[in-house]
Amino acid sequence: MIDFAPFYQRIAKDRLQNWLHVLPAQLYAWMNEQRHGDFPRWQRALAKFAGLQAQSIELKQSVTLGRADEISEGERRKLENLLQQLHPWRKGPYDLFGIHIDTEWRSDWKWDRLIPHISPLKGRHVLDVGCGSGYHMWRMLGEEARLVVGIDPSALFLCQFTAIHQLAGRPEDIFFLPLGIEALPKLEAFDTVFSMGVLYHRPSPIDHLLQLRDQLRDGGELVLETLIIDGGANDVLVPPDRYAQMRNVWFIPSAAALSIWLEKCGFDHIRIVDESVTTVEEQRRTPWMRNDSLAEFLDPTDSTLTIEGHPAPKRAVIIATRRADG
Ligand SMILES: Nc1ncnc2c1ncn2[C@@H]1O[C@H](C[S@+](CC[C@H]([NH3+])C(=O)[O-])CC(=O)[O-])[C@@H](O)[C@H]1O
Repeated sequence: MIDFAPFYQRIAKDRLQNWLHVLPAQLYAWMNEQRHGDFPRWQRALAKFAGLQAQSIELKQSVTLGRADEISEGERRKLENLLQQLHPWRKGPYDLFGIHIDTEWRSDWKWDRLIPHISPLKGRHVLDVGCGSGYHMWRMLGEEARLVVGIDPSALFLCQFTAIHQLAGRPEDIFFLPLGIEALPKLEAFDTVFSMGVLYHRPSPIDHLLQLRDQLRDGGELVLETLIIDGGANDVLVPPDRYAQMRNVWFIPSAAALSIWLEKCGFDHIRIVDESVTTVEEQRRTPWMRNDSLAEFLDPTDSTLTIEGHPAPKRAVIIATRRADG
C-alpha cells in the first residue's frame, strides 16, 4: 500500500538522484522497524480507500478533492468513518467529497501569511521539512511546483498523506517520506526549502539551519517559520521543562537572534516577513482533533502567558537565501 518505488523512479534521472545512494536502505529499514502500535490498523483503513478517486481537484485556494455529488451518501459515510480512524487530524483543513476535515490548525492561515512574500514556486523543486499530514505540500503543488517532497518522521502523518494522495489519484509530483531532517544527505538540490514549526523541536537549532542550507542549491530560498519571543539579538528562551504543554521544545529565539543565526549559517537577504501571536481561533479542539489544544495550554487568568508562565506562542516567518559561499 505504501510504496516508495515511484519516488525512486521519479528522481533516478533528476538532480535528486544522489539521494538514491542512501534512501532505499533507510526507507526499507523504516518499514521493517516501524513499531507504532496503531500502524497496522491505519494501514488496514488505508487499504479501504482504494478505488475512490476525485474527479475535480482544487489546490490553489484550498485543498478540495471531489465534489459532494461525485459519491453517494453511503460512500460519504464510509469515507468519513475511515478518515476518523486516522484521528487526530492536526494540520488542514481538507474538503473531501463534501466532508470538511476541520483540523486542529487553520494551516491555511499560515499559508496566507507567507505566500505573498516567497519566490513563486512554479517549476521549482520544493522540500517541506516537518510537513505533518502534508497540507502545505498540496498548496505548493497548487502553486505549480515541479516536484514537492515532504519529510516527517510521524507514521500517522504518512498514513494521512497517503489517504489524501489516494483520493487525489496518486499524482506523481508530490511525495511524503517518513524521515527526520537529520537523515538527509547533503543534496544541495532544492530551489525552496520550508521548515515550519520544526526549529524549536530540534535540540541543536544551529545544526538544523545548517542541515536546511545543505538541501538548497546556491541561491535557493529558505522559508523558516518558528516560535519566537520578543527581545533583542541575544535573547533566547530555553524552557527548563514543558512549553505550552509540549515536552520537546528546546530553543525559542527572538527574531533578531534568529536572523543572526541564519547569517552565521550561510544565508543572506534575511527578511522577517511576519510576526503573529497564535490565537485560539487558529489552533483549537475540533471534532477531528478531540484532545486538548491551545486554550488548555494558556494560563486561564492571563492569555499572554502559557500555563507554565512563559510568553504565549508567537511565531515569525523568515525568508532567506543560501549564499553562494555559504
Ligand atoms: N527531526 C525532524 N525532522 C523533520 N520533521 C520533524 C522532526 N521532528 C519533528 N518533526 C515534525 O515536525 C512537525 C511539527 S508541526 C508543523 C507542521 C507543519 N510544517 C506546519 O507548519 O503546520 C508543529 C508542532 O508540532 O509544533 C511534526 O509533524 C513533527 O512530526
